[in-house]
Amino acid sequence: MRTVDEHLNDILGGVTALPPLDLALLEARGTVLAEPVSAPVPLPPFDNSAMDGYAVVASDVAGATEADPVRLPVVGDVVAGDPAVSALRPGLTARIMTGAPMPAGADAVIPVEWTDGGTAHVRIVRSAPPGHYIRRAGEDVREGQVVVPAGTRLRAPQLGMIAAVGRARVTVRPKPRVVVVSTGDELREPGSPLGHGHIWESNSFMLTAAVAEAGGVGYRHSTVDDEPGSVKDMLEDQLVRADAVITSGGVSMGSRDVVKEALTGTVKFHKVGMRPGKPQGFGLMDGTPIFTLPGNPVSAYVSFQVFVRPALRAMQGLPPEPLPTVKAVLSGDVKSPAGLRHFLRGRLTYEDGYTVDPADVQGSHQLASLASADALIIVPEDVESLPAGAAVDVMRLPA
Ligand SMILES: Nc1nc2c(c(=O)[nH]1)N[C@H]1C(S)=C(S)[C@@H](COP(=O)(O)OP(=O)(O)OC[C@H]3O[C@@H](n4cnc5c(N)ncnc54)[C@H](O)[C@@H]3O)O[C@H]1N2
Ligand code: MOO
Repeated sequence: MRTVDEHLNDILGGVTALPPLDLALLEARGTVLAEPVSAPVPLPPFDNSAMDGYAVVASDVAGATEADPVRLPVVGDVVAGDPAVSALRPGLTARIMTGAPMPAGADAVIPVEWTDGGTAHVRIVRSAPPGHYIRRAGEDVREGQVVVPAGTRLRAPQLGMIAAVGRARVTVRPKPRVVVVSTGDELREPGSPLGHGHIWESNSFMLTAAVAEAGGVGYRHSTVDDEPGSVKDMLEDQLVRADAVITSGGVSMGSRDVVKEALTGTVKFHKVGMRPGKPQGFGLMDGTPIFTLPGNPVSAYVSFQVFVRPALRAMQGLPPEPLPTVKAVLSGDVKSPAGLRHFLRGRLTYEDGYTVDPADVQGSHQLASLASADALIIVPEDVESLPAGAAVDVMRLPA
């Protein structure tokens, strides 16, 4: 038997970051930037107004009050996008809109609310210091500044930032394409009737969704029957479109452990010191990583989070870190098998710190308790029981 860490390290040693790809901005959503993006010009590129109002020479309005307004002639309008180079002499004002370039000579903006809104002449009832409501060139981003570093997942704010520095395309690590397939003669498609001894197939739906939550693109393949030839044929067909393959089922000790039969030699099968998820396999087929996860649904899901998710992160050029982990106080006693790292389903609540409530049932076929969990309580290999009130590490499941 090998440890969880040994198996994870073996997997991480076998996967590499996908080669970078040049994509149009919106196609790059959710991918990971492979090169730093920097600003070719300062942002804003020019001094501009932060308010709709009047560009003035601050000293002209120094004495303005409600009782004694300053009246200035309005010589024109400066709007956002105005290409004309405007200038203002002392004693004059121009209407200016938010984002419009400051006219040369003006050094403050008076918001329209402090005036009578006049178009030929304007009455200004409050003074303002030089620089008032002016957004300076470069005060958001300096010329040459890196605005999004390599290794950043591109979400909405980063895509906005990259567009704002004038880039239409970016070099990214693409989302890993992951084919997900279940094996088992007992499995029936959801939506079809069940005969005796049959169950509806669920792992492939769960794992395909988990791939997407980990930043990949999941392709669900229909269930493969318990024939080693079928598994091999399926893999040969799928490898052309896959950066990785996940199978579920057929890896333990049964007479029909078809994945094991089909892939021995390519994939190495191990017992890993964890519960759930003891029977595991990993290997490379023509250089493509193949994860053979156990068939029990909770085992398959926990295996995905512990082993496959970090590997998919590495393929995206991200650190292969585990799911975010918090310290929490147990609300009830738990028992754990000696020598195995136990991942127990639980629910987290927060009030002056986290409390975690272990699910009442923890069988690896009991999917309902996973569907209502939001966390996995980690009980280390050398701990066999923990009382209510003990502090534990808890992995938060993707929200
Ligand atoms: N003699 C032993 N038996 C078992 C051992 C062992 O060490 N010695 N390990 C047990 C553990 S732990 C696990 S986990 C399972 C793993 O078995 P397999 O990976 O071979 O999976 P199957 O036998 O195909 O299925 C197990 C279980 O899960 C259900 N299943 C499978 N695929 C799906 C799916 N896609 N959707 C829903 N449910 C699925 C299947 O019907 C079985 O009930 O082995 C133990 N046995
Ligand atoms: O390890 Mo199995 O995955 O406990 O049910």
